[in-house]
Order: sequence, then structure tokens, then C-alpha cells
Amino acid sequence: MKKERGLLIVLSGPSGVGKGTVCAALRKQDTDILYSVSATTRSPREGEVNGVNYFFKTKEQFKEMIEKDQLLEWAEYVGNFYGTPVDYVEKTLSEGKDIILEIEVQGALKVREKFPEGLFIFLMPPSLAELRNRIVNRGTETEDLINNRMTVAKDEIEMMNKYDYVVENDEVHLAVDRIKAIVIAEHCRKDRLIEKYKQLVEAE
Ligand SMILES: Nc1nc2c(ncn2[C@@H]2O[C@H](COP(=O)(O)OP(=O)(O)O)[C@@H](O)[C@H]2O)c(=O)[nH]1
Ligand SMILES: Nc1ncnc2c1ncn2[C@@H]1O[C@H](COP(=O)(O)OP(=O)(O)O)[C@@H](O)[C@H]1O
Repeated sequence: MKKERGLLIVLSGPSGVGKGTVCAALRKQDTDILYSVSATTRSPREGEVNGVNYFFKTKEQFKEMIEKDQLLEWAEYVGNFYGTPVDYVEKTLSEGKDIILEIEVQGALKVREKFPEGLFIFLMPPSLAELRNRIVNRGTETEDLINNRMTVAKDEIEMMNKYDYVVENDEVHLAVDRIKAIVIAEHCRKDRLIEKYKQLVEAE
């Protein structure tokens, strides 16, 4: 029987909403969802590990990846470049495994063009004041960068209607449970299963 392709899941949301935290919590659980590690020209934050959080690249190396068609999508975000290495995504999906991409809105829309069947989830903060608190408390950004990210955040939130689902990240464990529930439901959608069961009946 033809192997079912994995599900491509995109998680976006404004800076500081908790995408990294929620993804890390999801990764810790035994969910069978693999994680796409992006390439970026941003400098590593304290504690970030090359190849785990990001593949940290120079601008020249990043440009070379674009020229060699090694990125599924890429975008410039608050002065740095970010992109999704295409090979790992393709390999994972063709092995029938699910993969999650934690990427910003412009990139997500490009992925949508290539993978209309993907599952697009937007993570929302409980309020904009709470969003700012989270960025401030994380302590990784200067005042200027916090303001830039808040401006971008408002534009990003307006793009929410391009997504299939909106998940509030009030508490990490609740957001994780919601995402897991959405993924399970997506696997049960009839348009994903019709082919599989048709073959099953025909094989009888
Ligand atoms: N388009 C695109 N965006 C990415 C990629 N990797 C990360 N991002 C997004 O880039 C933005 C900035 O990421 P980062 O500097 O790590 O900060 P933070 O996620 O806001 O804490 C976030 O919205 C990420 O989701 C990628 O491969 N492609
Ligand atoms: N549900 C939550 N409640 C309170 N704080 C949170 C929650 N989710 C994430 N945070 C905190 O908010 C900050 C930003 O989270 P992070 O995962 O880095 O966001 P993003 O990847 O979306 O930029 C971190 O300090 C993180 O610990």
C-alpha cells in the first residue's frame, strides 16, 4: 500500500508569544512530531546551540543556500535572514513522519503556496501587554528591538485569518494540548484517509 505522507505543520505567531517554549514542550513529549531546524544570520542567544536551535550562518553562507535552492522558504525579519532547509522537510514527509516548522508569517505564506495541504496554526498571546511582558522578561532584546518586534507583531496578528487554527498561549501546557488535539484531528480528516481506505477495500 502506498505510504501516507507526513503532515507539514506550521506554527507562527508574534515574537515573544512563546513559539519556542511551546515547541520545546512539544518536543519533550513523545508526539512523533519532528522539528525543522532553520538557518539564520542572527547571532546565537545565550544557551542556543548550533544545529539544535538554529544553523547559524553568515550572510554569505545564507545567500549561497538561497542560490543553491536549499531553502523551502526564507524571509527577512527585523534585520536578519531566516530560512527552512528543504531537504530535511522533504525527507521527513516522504518517510510518513510529521514535521513542525516554527516560522514567521511571510515564510508561512510561502510554504502555504507549496504545501496547501499543510496545517497552519497561529499562536496568540492573551493580550498585547502580556506579549510585551514576555519579550521584556526574556531579556534577550534591547528596548529598540522590543519596539520593532511589537510593531511587527501587530501586522502579524492581522494575518491570523490566513491560518487554519488559532491557539492561545495562556499556559504552555494548555497550548501544547490544543496543538496535539488539532494534529490528531487533522490526521482523521477524510480527505487524508479516503485514498488509503479505498486501496484497502480494493486489495480485498
Ligand atoms: N520565514 C522563516 N521564519 C523563521 C524561520 N526560523 C525562525 N523564524 C521566525 O523568525 C522570527 C524571529 O526568530 P528569533 O530571532 O529566533 O526570535 P523569536 O522566535 O521571536 O524569539 C520568529 O517569528 C521565528 O518563528 C525560518 O526558517 N523561516
Ligand atoms: N504561556 C506562557 N506564559 C508565560 N510566559 C510564557 C509562556 N510561554 C512562553 N513564555 C515566556 O515568554 C518568553 C518568550 O517565549 P519564546 O518561546 O522565546 O517566544 P517566541 O519563540 O515566540 O519568540 C519566554 O521568556 C518564555 O519563557
